[in-house]
Amino acid sequence: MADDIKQYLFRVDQAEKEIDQLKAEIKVLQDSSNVPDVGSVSSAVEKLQTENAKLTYQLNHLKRFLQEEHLRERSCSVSVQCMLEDVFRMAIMSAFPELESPAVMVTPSSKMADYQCNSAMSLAQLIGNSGGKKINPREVAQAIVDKLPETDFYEKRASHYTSPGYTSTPVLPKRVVIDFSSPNIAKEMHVGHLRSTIIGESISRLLEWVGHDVLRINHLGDWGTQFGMLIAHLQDKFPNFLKETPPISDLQAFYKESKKRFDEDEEFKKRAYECVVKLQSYEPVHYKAWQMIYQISMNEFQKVYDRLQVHLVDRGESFYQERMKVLMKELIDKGIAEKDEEGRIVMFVPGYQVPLILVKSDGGYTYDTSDLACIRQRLQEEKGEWLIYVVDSGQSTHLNTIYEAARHLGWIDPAKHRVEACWLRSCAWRRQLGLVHLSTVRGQCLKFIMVHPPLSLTAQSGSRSRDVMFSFGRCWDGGMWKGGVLVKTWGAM
Ligand SMILES: NC(=[NH2+])NCCC[C@H](N)C(=O)O
Repeated sequence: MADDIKQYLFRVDQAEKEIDQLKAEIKVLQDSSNVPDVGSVSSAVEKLQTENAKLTYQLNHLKRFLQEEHLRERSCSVSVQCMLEDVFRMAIMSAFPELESPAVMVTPSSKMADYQCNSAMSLAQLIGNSGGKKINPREVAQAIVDKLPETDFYEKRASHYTSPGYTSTPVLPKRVVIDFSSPNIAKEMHVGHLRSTIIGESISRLLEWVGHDVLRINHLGDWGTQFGMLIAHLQDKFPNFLKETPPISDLQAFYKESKKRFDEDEEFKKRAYECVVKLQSYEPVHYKAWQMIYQISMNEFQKVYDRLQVHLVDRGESFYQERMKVLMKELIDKGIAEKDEEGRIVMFVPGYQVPLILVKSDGGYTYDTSDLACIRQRLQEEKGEWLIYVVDSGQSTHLNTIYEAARHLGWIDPAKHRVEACWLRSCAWRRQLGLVHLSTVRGQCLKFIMVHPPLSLTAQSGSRSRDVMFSFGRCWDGGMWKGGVLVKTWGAM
């Protein structure tokens, strides 16, 4: 028993000593101005203090970084929400100048809009409480909406269907018809078409992403005079073509052969013209020949589309044949299109000196005719509200005349339709690439097309593409190829 008591007393004594020691440590810790002497606190506490100092430093560093990041984000307006907050702040301040720093609340919206401003309710209360005249949230919302600047980027309205006080900014989905890629049958798809394909597809994906309904159209050149000479040449070279599919893998060479005959042989030329007329009236043998040529080209184009994962609705000039007939009858009946002294049927468009040539003297339709029928189809049948053409700027006069004609004919309603082109600048591009020149200088088009080092399309043999790259010695941005980049790029191909 006595031993036990001794034992307890000893332990109490120990505990009291420990308590004193801890009390002293606590005192040191509580007194922040007191720099602890080494040894006055336990090494564990010392460690914790160092750790704490480090963490505090890191925390401050992170806070500063976050602040800078936030400022940077606002200054370059990468966030739609931030941008809208600024727009709403200006509108609120201008609608209620008496309020000092009003609260602006913009949030993504779930219904009928992409974003909404929720400030109307609290502003109405604020105005009421600060002794101003009573105003209900809906009136506040309308007052804000009235002050929002007009822009194409949003549709504004004070909401009548969500809870009162909401001001919605919906991005209303539009029916977009976009024309891109659009190469020509029996010719090579060249770098200009590739560029249109990539840019057109990028625009389409962006528009789809913000909620528009996008129809991608491949306006193939598939109905011109050249088909007359191609068909005539096909009949001569492969008389058995209806029974046996002709082995034309190189359509480009076949095209050149027929063009040579067309230019040199009057008899052949006459036959070629007859073939066009027969094709355009859907005479079965001629139509079958056309389908064959069409398919050979499409198989080649498809390789490019597969590689880029682009899916277009193929709707070439031939699609508009019947519509061109109907349109021409209408324009002639209404006296809008007239015969000129050369026997062609033309249409003058206000503001443009050169008329649209709609029917040639031999009775054939033209690029103008198909585009005029086409724009009408996109507006009236497709119900396109936003038409976009991604084409080479070399076509600007042609397409601008078509747009103006469509306005003049009353097909475009400026309040409802948006029609525009994304002009691709041909000259600068050619100079940068050199490759387009090569195709014209040597009279043939390269199957291998180089646009940007990481993005290459191949069909040409590797050594040929390397030679081309060396001979031009130019990079996509106009700079010289650096050895490493060249070899790497060529290797990747
Ligand atoms: N609707 C249009 N005209 N689109 C552009 C067509 C481009 C034409 N096929 C070309 O290669 O030059």
